Amino acid sequence: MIETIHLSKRYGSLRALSDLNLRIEQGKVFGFIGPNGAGKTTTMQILSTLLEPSEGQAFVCGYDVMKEPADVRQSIGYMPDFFGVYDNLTVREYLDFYAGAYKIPANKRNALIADLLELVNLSNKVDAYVDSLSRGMQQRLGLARCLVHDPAVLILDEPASGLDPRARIELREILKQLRAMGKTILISSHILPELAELCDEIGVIEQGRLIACGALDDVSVRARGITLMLVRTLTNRHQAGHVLSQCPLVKDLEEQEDGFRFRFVGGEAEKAQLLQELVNAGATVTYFGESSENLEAVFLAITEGVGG
Ligand SMILES: Nc1ncnc2c1ncn2[C@@H]1O[C@H](COP(=O)(O)OP(=O)(O)OP(=O)(O)O)[C@@H](O)[C@H]1O
Repeated sequence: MIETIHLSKRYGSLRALSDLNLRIEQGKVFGFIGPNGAGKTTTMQILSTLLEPSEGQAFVCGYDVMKEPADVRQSIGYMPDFFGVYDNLTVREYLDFYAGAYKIPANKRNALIADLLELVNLSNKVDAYVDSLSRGMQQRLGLARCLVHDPAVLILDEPASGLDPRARIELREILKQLRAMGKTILISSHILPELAELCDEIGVIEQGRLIACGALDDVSVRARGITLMLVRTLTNRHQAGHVLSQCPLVKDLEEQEDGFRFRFVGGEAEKAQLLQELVNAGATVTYFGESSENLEAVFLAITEGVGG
């Protein structure tokens, strides 16, 4: 559905993108992760036909971005990381304008706009002025705008940036619906956990190079040795501490108020064994699993040392 072959982009002497090879199958949600300046926007702009690559090729829905840009544009909905909304337009007028740009017949637009607003939970804002909407609502409206021509592919550049936690959750729920509708989605973020739940695959990009790519678990395994674990006990905490401190696979053990944190360098079987030992020692374990910081740690471990 999306494919890049040896894609590169130079801005003068700066290599913003180097030899990027990506393949995203139909119906997949692909998370593009990397710090600021890594090359995510550059890639997305090339795929959206807004920027020409210096070398290599890119295809969307089988169309070549350089040779068949009109077909590519018809196939994608692109949401840039920053987009302006026009003043003095209501939500309805805004979407009607874009529907017109995509040549949707006037007699079909009202029903289309109603459907789109329902999808992005903005039905009650149809007559509100777009510049009066909150940032989260504007992002959802931007998503609705991307969908007016029912594209097969969505390219979303940091859609969650600047949103508060509730707005992020709302956005994520809508993206899940779009995934269920069979859309292929390329979504970028510099925060891995934000994408983890949503994505079938991730690609980690740093300084214009793809440094890890695949299912999240596979990418995490490659960064093995950095599973951050958390263990909580109700009673007999001391026994738990003893077992953990004696286990050679437990590294950097720290006792904190809410439990024990450590890096676990073994596999799943060893993990199960450790839990068994904790229980055998009389610790009443209430939580045994990855710590919520694990995904951040994976990301840091993958990107560590790149270009350093
Ligand atoms: N028009 C331009 N002219 C010169 N350099 C540019 C231009 N656009 C981007 N760059 C540079 O190319 C590199 C990649 O930028 P890009 O915007 O693709 O990164 P990004 O991963 O999207 O980062 P961000 O999260 O900050 O948007 C950066 O070093 C950036 O400064």
